Amino acid sequence: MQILEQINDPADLRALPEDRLPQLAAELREFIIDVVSVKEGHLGASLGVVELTLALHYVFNTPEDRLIWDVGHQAYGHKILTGRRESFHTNRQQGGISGFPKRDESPYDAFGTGHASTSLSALLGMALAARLQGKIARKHVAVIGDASIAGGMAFEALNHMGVADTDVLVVLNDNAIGIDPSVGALKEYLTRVKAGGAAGDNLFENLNLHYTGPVDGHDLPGLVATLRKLASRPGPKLLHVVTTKGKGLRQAEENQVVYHAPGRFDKYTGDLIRRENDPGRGPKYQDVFGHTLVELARENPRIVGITPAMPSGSSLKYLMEEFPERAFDVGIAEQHAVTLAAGMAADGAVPYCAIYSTFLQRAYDQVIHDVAIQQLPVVFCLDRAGLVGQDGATHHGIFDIAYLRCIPGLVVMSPMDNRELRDMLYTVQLEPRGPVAIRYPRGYSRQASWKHPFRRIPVGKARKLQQGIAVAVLTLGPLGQTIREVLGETENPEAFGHYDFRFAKPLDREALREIALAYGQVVTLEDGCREGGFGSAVLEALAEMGYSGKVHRLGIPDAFPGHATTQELYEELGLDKASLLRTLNNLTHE
Ligand SMILES: Cc1ncc(C[n+]2csc(CCOP(=O)(O)OP(=O)(O)O)c2C)c(N)n1
Ligand SMILES: CC(=O)[C@@H](O)[C@H](O)COP(=O)(O)O
Ligand SMILES: [Mg+2]
Repeated sequence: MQILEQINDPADLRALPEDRLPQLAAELREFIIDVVSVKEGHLGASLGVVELTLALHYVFNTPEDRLIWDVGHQAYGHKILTGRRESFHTNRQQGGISGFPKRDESPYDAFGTGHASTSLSALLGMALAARLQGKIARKHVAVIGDASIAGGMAFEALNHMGVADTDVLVVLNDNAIGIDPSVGALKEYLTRVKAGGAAGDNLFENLNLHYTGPVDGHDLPGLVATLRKLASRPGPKLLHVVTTKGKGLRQAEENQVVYHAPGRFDKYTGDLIRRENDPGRGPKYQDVFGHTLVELARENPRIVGITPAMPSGSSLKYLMEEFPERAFDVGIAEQHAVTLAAGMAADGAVPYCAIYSTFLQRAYDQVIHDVAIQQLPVVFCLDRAGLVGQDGATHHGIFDIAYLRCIPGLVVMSPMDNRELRDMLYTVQLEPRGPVAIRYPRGYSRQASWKHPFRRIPVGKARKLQQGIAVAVLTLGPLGQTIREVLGETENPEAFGHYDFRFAKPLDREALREIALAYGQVVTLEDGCREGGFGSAVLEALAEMGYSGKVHRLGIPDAFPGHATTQELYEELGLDKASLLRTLNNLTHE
């Protein structure tokens, strides 16, 4: 690391003779591999843009010139070169630096990202703001991937950029893959451009952006020369750069889906380091969803599956393998995914639309306008609901209960365990009448044996798991399992009743009336935001019933949780086993 250890910010980089850059690229790549092999994180994307990252900071005067990384999972090299080399070993760890660009972490992180396709709008916004302030020398650059540029927002921004007369440079980093292989007509168009087959009729030129490319994104001298030329050219421009995701680590190049975020691996061989298999552990929730959907689809020909660019992450890939004509990867296009589902439901299909909770936020109007108002039977399968851990604030799926339960006619449910998830997936296709959302968490479920015969779950009905005399604990979702363990350890176990509510909407008012009569205190617990969530629904209903006991709402407080393991975050928020035990014991002392 002879050169890298001397680079404390991009000014040091810019002082280097250009012929030292290839050596620096090798060191940067090795450094990323060293740290990510142990600390985990997004590997492939950052390895692919090492040369591009160096060239951009070499040519542009960052941070005065603005540089935005779309999604931001590829920005590790950027972080290391912009003053965070020494702290990079804390990447994504509790109290450490974020895995994504963050404005309050560094002046070089011009815009916070995490969700895809936002960079071009932000870039144009900055360029327009600079023009209004007379800062005409400032340059504006965004790096966006081939999958992210297909997102609707990116197209909205390109549409504006082409007529906005600002000095913006869009660097299209084309590695032909997102997390899974890129899809769609745009991907096919870019493939033709790279093969030299679409030369005379360039899409971006037709949108008034000066187009350059395709250029080799690993050729440092070539990149520097091209960027220098473009830096002095006014107006909106697009540079089409071709890179290899995972560049420099054989396995990461050969198995790009797995090495997008591979977990721990051997830094010399690249081999994955598998965690010890916990014999008491069940499958991932996403796999319970994926395999159950295949079972249901075999019996019910109306079932179809939709994913916006996450076939592996959501495990919709199992349906794609068995019924390719009934499963659709639409790319990074959550809004389209939801309205596509609405269209299918309008004409007789039963679409299971698998979207991470955090990414459904982008399609909120589609959920209301296209699905709910028309009462179309779309099944929203909200994976990664609750805290997701090290991806942090941009990715926690903690708002869905609050933002969905206010929509008329939309059923919102959350299984306590993998068997309940299976039964919910089964129940919703029996008599599909309107929209439903089933939210379930990231990671592993607990029960190793989960493939029982399907059982119908009564819609809007809670389940009593334990009768008590003083405090009723009402849970929604998998934290119900934690509470079951905690209740067995309380000082006064017979004091507590436990109800797995299953539904945030419709709320089981009959059960609530019985609870109100039987208990002097009610505790609600959810892995979602406390303001407006399940606890708020219970509080509203109890208030309407004139309940005079105390209601304690436990959930994610009114702040964005950061990045750390999910367990560490639960501890920070008082939702881990020990904290919950303390909280419940204290209630019986009151
Ligand atoms: C709105 C949204 N949907 C989905 C994702 C999940 N996601 C993160 S990276 C990624 C693929 C990005 O591919 P690309 O833009 O080509 O960048 P690359 O990883 O190839 O560098 C996806 C789908 C996201 N971050 N945001
Ligand atoms: C950058 C991004 O948005 C994805 O790569 C995300 O980190 C995937 O999350 P999971 O690991 O939960 O699939
Ligand atoms: Mg890509």
